[in-house]
Amino acid sequence: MLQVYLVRHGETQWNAERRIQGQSDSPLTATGERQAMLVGARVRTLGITHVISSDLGRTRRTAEIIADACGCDITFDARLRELDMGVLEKRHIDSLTPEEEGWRRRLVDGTADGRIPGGESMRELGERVHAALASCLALPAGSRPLLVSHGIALGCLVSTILGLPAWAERRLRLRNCSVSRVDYQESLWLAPGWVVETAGDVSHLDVPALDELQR
Ligand SMILES: O=C(O)[C@H](O)COP(=O)(O)O
Repeated sequence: MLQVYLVRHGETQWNAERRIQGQSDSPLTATGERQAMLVGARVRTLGITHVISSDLGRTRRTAEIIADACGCDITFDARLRELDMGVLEKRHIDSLTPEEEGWRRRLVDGTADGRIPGGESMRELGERVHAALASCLALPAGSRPLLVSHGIALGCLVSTILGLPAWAERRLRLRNCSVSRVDYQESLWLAPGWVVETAGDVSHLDVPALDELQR
């Protein structure tokens, strides 16, 4: 059974400042670097064979630390990037006007095709992250990949595997450097397909991993 580990990147400067990142980028904080080191130590004995990362800077840096711990190469896949949040990227989440807040709400209120101007819909995000996950099925037998991605991207992936709508990602707390795992189950008795083994485990972190909204 193929096991795929899913790791959100370490805390960034804009996570700490409550600014919207999307496909814009900011560097890991010292806490984020420490979280990445701790998640590397957590996964290094799991037999990871491939580290596959979103190509944004914060995931690249996290993936480098994990790949170093696991002794693997990294490949980059733009399909693992965070949701494109268009004109709201780089903005402080507490600074949105009512109109801007309305655009953001359309992403999280169950409107699959809602989008921030210039950005991407949850439906589009779901299609690309599922395509990236499906490509793990083509890896050689015995592979155990680890994907490094983002909060909404991974939340959308896990929610939709569970049969929930993409916006149910809001109901999952995937903190920085949390570990989730999905398996491809081929049992004739159980429904074949992806199954969620673990979501959002942070038991390996000894530094705070606060959700952006809890800061
Ligand atoms: O700010 C964002 O884009 C998201 O809410 C969180 O994205 P991240 O997982 O890339 O920090």
